[in-house]
Amino acid sequence: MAMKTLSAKNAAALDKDLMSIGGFSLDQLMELAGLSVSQAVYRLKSPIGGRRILVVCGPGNNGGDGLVAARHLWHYGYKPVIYYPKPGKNELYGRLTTQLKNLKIPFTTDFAAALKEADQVVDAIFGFSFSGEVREPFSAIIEELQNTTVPVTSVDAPSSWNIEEGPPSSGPGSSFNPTALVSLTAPKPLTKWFRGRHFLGGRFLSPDIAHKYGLELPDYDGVDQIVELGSDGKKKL
Ligand SMILES: NC(=O)C1=CN([C@@H]2O[C@H](COP(=O)(O)OP(=O)(O)OC[C@H]3O[C@@H](n4cnc5c(N)ncnc54)[C@H](O)[C@@H]3O)[C@@H](O)[C@H]2O)[C@H](O)CC1
Ligand SMILES: [K+]
Repeated sequence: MAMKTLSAKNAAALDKDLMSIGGFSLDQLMELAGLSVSQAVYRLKSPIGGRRILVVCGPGNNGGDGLVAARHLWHYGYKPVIYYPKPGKNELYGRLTTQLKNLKIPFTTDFAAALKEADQVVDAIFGFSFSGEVREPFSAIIEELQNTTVPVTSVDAPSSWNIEEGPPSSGPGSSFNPTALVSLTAPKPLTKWFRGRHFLGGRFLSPDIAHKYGLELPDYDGVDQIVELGSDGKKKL
């Protein structure tokens, strides 16, 4: 039986539960989410295989996960470059940005040039709160991501995809199928349309919250913050 997925509405409710009854702060959850993404990138290609990583960040918490991932990737020996055209207003994003600037990680305004130089891309534009059609400046970016041959790892959702219904039927994102996806907490319904390497991350779920949402998630190994899933949604052996 395929793994039960988490609708956009339940993903937001579960997030709230983690921060109320679960006792977590947003900083903690984002740190673990970003750490998971960094481990997936490392699993796909070590810094020896390709050092230059373009991290594209959106205005919400999905973008925050990208900022955290970039910091960990720098510590692993990668050379991240950040494209963050609509920085989030929250002070948390400000602190994450300061942490990256202190490591002299560059922020670029020239997406096309940065993409040409990149060995890999992290798509941290939109996650489970995305809805409707992509608005500028991100529609042009999604067009470039769907046409590039550079491998793309998407955080929680391929940006532009509807969380329940998958890729849009036309326009930006309609032929976007990233190389890898890191589903956070639990896979969302859109994973039905995803064909690349699939990881689960966000190793912070307690058994009681998992039970509340009917989630039966695979075990993580050792100190891993990710577990790779097969097309049946089960742990890949
Ligand atoms: N428990 C967990 O799994 C955790 C997951 N995390 C990550 O948080 C995101 C969800 O974050 P949220 O802030 O709710 O929203 P998004 O980042 O998905 O996007 C909101 C952002 O995007 C804008 N927007 C929405 N639709 C459009 C559109 N059509 N065009 C342009 N812009 C759009 C909206 O205005 C907002 O600004 C989840 O997926 C995980 O990645 C947490 O980090 C930790 C816990
Ligand atoms: K994303």
